[in-house]
Amino acid sequence: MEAFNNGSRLADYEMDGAGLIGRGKFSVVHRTRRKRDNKRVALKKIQVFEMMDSKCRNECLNEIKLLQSLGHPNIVQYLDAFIEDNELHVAMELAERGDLGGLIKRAASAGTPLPEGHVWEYFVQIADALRYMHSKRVMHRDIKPANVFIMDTGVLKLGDLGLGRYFSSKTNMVHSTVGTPFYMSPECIQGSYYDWKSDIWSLGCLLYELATLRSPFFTEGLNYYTLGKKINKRAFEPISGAFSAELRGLVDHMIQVDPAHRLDSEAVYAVAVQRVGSSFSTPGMDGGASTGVPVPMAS
Ligand SMILES: Nc1ncnc2c1ncn2[C@@H]1O[C@H](COP(=O)(O)OP(=O)(O)OP(=O)(O)O)[C@@H](O)[C@H]1O
Repeated sequence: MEAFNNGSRLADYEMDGAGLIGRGKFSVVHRTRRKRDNKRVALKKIQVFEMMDSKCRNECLNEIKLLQSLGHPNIVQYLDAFIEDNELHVAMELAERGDLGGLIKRAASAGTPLPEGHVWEYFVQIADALRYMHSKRVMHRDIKPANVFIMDTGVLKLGDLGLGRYFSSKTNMVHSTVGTPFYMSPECIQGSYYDWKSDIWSLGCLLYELATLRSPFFTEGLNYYTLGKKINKRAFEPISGAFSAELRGLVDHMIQVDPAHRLDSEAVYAVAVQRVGSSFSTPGMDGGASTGVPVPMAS
């Protein structure tokens, strides 16, 4: 048992219903109840933990402690973490209504674009979460629709924070990057470095996808090399003129090849919150920037 362990055990949680929510490359997530207060939580088991060397394990555990200390209405809260059976278990707030990737996919297959007011209402919550993370000196490193979770209240929360790089390879390079290639910034594609502004590139891709229902650099048949070329040239289809100049302009100021030319997370949030306050606004649950619009249920 490592010092990190705060006494929690797997036995403190029981499966809720069918249990399994889904699997990732190195992880499996279950729907559980915490016995002491009957709270419904998502319990993520990370399977490759035992394959990491002790330095990497310690870095990872320290990062989890940092992530546990974050508290924001639009960030999936890490509740607990412990090691048992040589595997790492992380308990988090449970998102009952899936993720933004699913919502975008359903809108795309129905051929129904999201109204611009909804795009801003969704986006401002993610921008708020990211500016908070950056103010705490934490990078996300894997912003994408599938990592934005939908709570039963309709509030959106940014999840899957920053840990992926510990599990992406057994050779844990200091500057290793992970990310969905479609949202990867030019500097990451080139393998140079990960920067605060790399999160902004990905956030720009996410705003583009909310508006167009497709990723800016997606086309059929791309491989890593051809995708990289498109990204380096920022070769994407313009967003329809049906969307406001402000939305198109904000995307343009985030998807910039030179990180120095991208807005920072405070500036992005400032634009978004102004738009939510404008005539595009759809009433949120309680009128604040972090409340969310009612989100259609997954069918
Ligand atoms: N807090 C949560 N509440 C509800 N569902 C969650 C939560 N966290 C993750 N999930 C879901 O659990 C499944 C597995 O997630 P996980 O983070 O392990 O991998 P992934 O992100 O899907 O894949 P990858 O390993 O490629 O990053 C996904 O369907 C994800 O949406």
